[in-house]
Amino acid sequence: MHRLVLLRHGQSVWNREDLFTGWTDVDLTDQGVAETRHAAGLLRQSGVDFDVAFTSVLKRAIKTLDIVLEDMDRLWLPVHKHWRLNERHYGALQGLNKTETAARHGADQVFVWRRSWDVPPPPIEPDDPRSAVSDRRYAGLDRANLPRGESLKDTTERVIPFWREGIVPALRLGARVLVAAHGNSLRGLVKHLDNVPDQDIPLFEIPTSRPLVYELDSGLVPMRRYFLTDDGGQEEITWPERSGSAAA
Ligand SMILES: O=C(O)[C@@H](CO)OP(=O)(O)O
Repeated sequence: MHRLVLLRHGQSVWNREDLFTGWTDVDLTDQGVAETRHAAGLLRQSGVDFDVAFTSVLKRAIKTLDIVLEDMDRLWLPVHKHWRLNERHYGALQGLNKTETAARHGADQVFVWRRSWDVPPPPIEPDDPRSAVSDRRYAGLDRANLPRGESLKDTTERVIPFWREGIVPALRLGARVLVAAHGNSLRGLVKHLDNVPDQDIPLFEIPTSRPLVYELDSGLVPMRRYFLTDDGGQEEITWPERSGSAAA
């Protein structure tokens, strides 16, 4: 059996302030740190251990991972950071207040931007100071391919190559893997792992700092998946019956 744990970062400053965040590199709040320490305790308590970890290039996920590794006395583990695990790029919405945007554009439109499968947000202009174009951490990327605003489908499509080329090889070697990332990049992974229909995955909520444990068979097909709950229990996730399941 292969084990994989997916962990959304703890509450960020912009989660607390109800702002569209995306690729904006905001920090954790004190509550985000505390809930991440709690998650580390749950992982320790449940006997889960890791051999390698993956995260994005955004500090809310990196710090979440560091807190977990520190609390588990595993700061020495190899950690791989990759932009493909970043949050969905929220385009021109980044930095706007979600409630105010709903008041301006309508709740239905904001729901489509936030929870549709393939509708991207309005794009950010390359000369916008919020754009990733001048951010040194993306200097190695072809500027033309830098996201200017992604749908969940776009995010999923750029996460999967990293799953295949970065994470799957580690799992196949027998490593126990921790992925600390973001609500929408993790939705993309869950969709791929469990072959979740397009219309269902946007509504799958992954709470901040709530470990999501996958038990995979030798073909990396999920056998079980569950959240670790606050009382140290397991909350099974079941999807409606469908034919076929996505393997690696
Ligand atoms: O703002 C964001 O980047 C994300 C995650 O916080 O928000 P949403 O839940 O709308 O996808």
